[in-house]
This record gives sequence, C-alpha cells and structure tokens, in this order.
Amino acid sequence: MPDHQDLGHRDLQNQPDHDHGALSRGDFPPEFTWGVATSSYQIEGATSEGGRGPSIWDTFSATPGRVVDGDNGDVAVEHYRRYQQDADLMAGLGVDAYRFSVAWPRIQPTGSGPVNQAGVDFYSRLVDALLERGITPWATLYHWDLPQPLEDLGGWPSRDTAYRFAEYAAHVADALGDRVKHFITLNEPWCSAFLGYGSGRHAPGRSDGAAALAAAHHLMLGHGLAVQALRERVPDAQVGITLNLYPVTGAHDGHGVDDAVRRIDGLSNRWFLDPVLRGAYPKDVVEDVAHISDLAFVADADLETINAPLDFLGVNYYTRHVVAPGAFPGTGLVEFTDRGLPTTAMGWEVDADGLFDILTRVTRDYGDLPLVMTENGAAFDDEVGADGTVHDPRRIDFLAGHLAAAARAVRAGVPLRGYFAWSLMDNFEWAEGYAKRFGIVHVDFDTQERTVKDSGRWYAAFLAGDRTQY
Ligand SMILES: OC[C@H]1NNC[C@@H](O)[C@@H]1O
Repeated sequence: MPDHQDLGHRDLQNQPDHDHGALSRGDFPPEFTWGVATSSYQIEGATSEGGRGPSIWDTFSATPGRVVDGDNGDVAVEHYRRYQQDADLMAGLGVDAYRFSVAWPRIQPTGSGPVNQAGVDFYSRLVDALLERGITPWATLYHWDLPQPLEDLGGWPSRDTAYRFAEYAAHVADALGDRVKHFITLNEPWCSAFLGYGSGRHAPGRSDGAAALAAAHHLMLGHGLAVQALRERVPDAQVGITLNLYPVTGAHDGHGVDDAVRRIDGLSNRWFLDPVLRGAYPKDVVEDVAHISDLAFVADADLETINAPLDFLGVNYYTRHVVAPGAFPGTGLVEFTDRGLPTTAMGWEVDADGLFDILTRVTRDYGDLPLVMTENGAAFDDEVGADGTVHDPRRIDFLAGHLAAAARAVRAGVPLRGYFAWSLMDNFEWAEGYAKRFGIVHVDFDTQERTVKDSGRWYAAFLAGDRTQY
C-alpha cells in the first residue's frame, strides 16, 4: 500500500521557461513508461456483438443533433475484431504499454448481475495479445460508456451507481487481475459529470447543475469503492485515477480576474483533486456552488472512502484555461478567452508550458504521489498523400514540445513515471464524431486501413532512443 506523505508546499527547482534543444527518452528516468492510449467506445465498434449491452453513448449518439454528422461508435475503427493488427501496430511503434478501457456494457450488459463471458473473453484475448508482444496492459475501468439500464435507474446522480461500479470493478479484477497490474478507475470524472449532466454536451445529455454535482460525487465514491475492490483482489496492482487538469491563467491583471481564476481552478481541478487526494471538498468552491446544491448527497464516511490511497495520479493535459471576469463582475460569471497562441483542430491553444505548470502545481500542492501523463496529444486535419504517407508536422511539434516540458518537470523534481500519447489511432471523438483526428496512426474510416503518420514514426524513433529537436 502506498504511503506517500503529503509534503505540502515543495520548493520545486525553478527552470528556464524555454530550453529548446535536443531531447531523447534518455532525458527521462530509465524505468519511465512510454505508451499510447485509447478507449473502448471510441475504437471498438461491434456495439451489438459479443453480448454487449447498450451504453449511454449508444443512446446519445443515436439522438439527432447530439454528435457531428450523426456519427456514432457502432463501427468506430473495428478494434473489437482488429485488435491483433492493432497490437502489431503498437509493437511496431515500440511502446512499453497500452492504456485501453474496458467497456462496462461488455462485462455486465445491464450494468449489474453476472458477467457476460464473451465480453470477458474479448479483454482476456486483448491482454494476452499485448503480453505476447511485450506490451504492458494498463486498464481503465470507466471511460464514459455507462450501461444504459443504469442511466435509466438514475445514472451517476444516483448513489446506487457507485455501488454497481464497485461490483463491476470486482468482476474485472477477477477476470484480468492475474495479468493486468495497472488499473485506472475513472477517466476524467469532470467530463462524465459536468459535460454529461451539467452542460449536456456529452452523454447522457442532461443539463442540471445539481445532478452534475451529485454525479461528480458518486463517480468519486465509485472510485474509492473500486480501489477497495481492486486492492482486495489484486494486491500487487498499481491503482490510480485519471483527471483532466488545466493550469488556469488570468487574461489580464485587472479587477476580479483573481477570483475568476480561483473559481475555474476550483471547479476544473480542485473539486476532484481535493476529495481524491485530501479527503475533503474545497471550502471556497462549496460556497461557490451553494446556490446550486447543498451537497446533501454527501454521507459521513464518503470522503474517507474517496480518499483511498493511490499508487499514482493519471493526468490528462491538452491546454490551459485563460479566464477573465464575466460581463457582470461579482456575479461569479467567468468568460474563457485565449492568448492568441496557435490552436489545434479542437480550437485548443497549443501551450506546452501549461504541462510544466500543471505537473509542478500538483506536486507542489498535493505532495509526491507519482504522476503519469495518461493522455497528451492533438487533433489536426490530416490527410493521406498520393504517396500513401501522412505528413503531420504540427503534431510532431506538439508532442516534442510537450515532452520537453515533461522533461523540464522531471528535472524540477516532479515524480513523473510515464507518458501515454493520445491517441494510438484516429477514432470517435465524442460529440465531434470522426471529424477530429488525434491519432499518431491515420485510419481511413471507410476502408479501416491504418497508416502510421509521420508523428507515429517520430514517436517510434524517439522511443528507440533517437534524439529529436524541438
Ligand atoms: O479530447 C481528446 C481526449 N480527451 N480525453 C478523453 C478522450 O476520450 C478524448 O478523446
């Protein structure tokens, strides 16, 4: 069991803002884990095969107007049947590890009850395919595909869903724990709760602030209960959670900007970091949300359960939040703005310094718990050229710049233990459908042909020890 002491504020060595130059995997600790990441609904397809039940994303993407071009994950990139080919792709890239997610509706089609053996068998085959190629499996238990029948019973705003999640975690541990020793309980509970139940931009598409706060709590409660289930069944496992975290910067230094930064840092980062790593909700944010919810859903022992000791914190980093007080200062309204930096196809500013800032902040404020970059990458509009190659220099620049920032964080004292590029291959980008390509491997969605992009070749060379400029 981990025994990380919270060192409180640490004086991390200051580093120059930009140290352009050469970079190689030798700039990271020798035991550093290098991988690629995906998730079940985004790549598997075969949504009605192998006994799989419907998820909230099947329902959401079938609802007109919810997903660009009416796209859905029914076919995706056919990973369910092409997993051997995809494992070969990963071996060709030279990755140490592969972060995938287990689809709850494949394991328990209704979200509870006995396991669906065909679903268990698929992930067992996938794990064996990885191990045969010397690739370490990292399994995310929940990457947003909640079984629809559980949503029909109340979804994450309902406390019972947390208990169903712990039961599901136990089934996965029993099925895969003999070979899988790295588990991530949840991917980005902020998205599941606030996009799924707050803004409605993600499944199940509800817009109810109080429900979103209840969902966030029960996701974190499910996390804590799942950690217990994993520890009991796989005592030698490394267990963590993945949070999408953002450095938050004021657009200017005028009146009200500090409060805008505090509010957004609170709701984006501390609302999850504090319960999971400190066992308490941040008091200032509790006040910020008091007009939405009195948090009556919090039971006495919940925060102790949520604050389960972890072996690592997964950090997903894509960009920084730049904020300013809204049109009516003092009302708590905040506007998101930018700094005029180049953006990715998602409209997210490319800001590698933000990676350094968030990693050093987490270590400074939350102690020396090992960190793993469980996602980092960029969407750009890639095309296969007449010669069959995919030139994506901006993605190479993005990856090189962010790896340099990660190396800077390591030199500053951040206990960074791994990096997973998002994503292995182009896939279903949620409400954006297939219009946004994050892969280092291109997929022709009509033919399913995979083509390693220049960025995939670059990553493979980097992993092979080549030095790269950035
Ligand atoms: O938006 C890019 C990625 N962000 N984190 C969660 C993943 O499922 C997304 O594809």
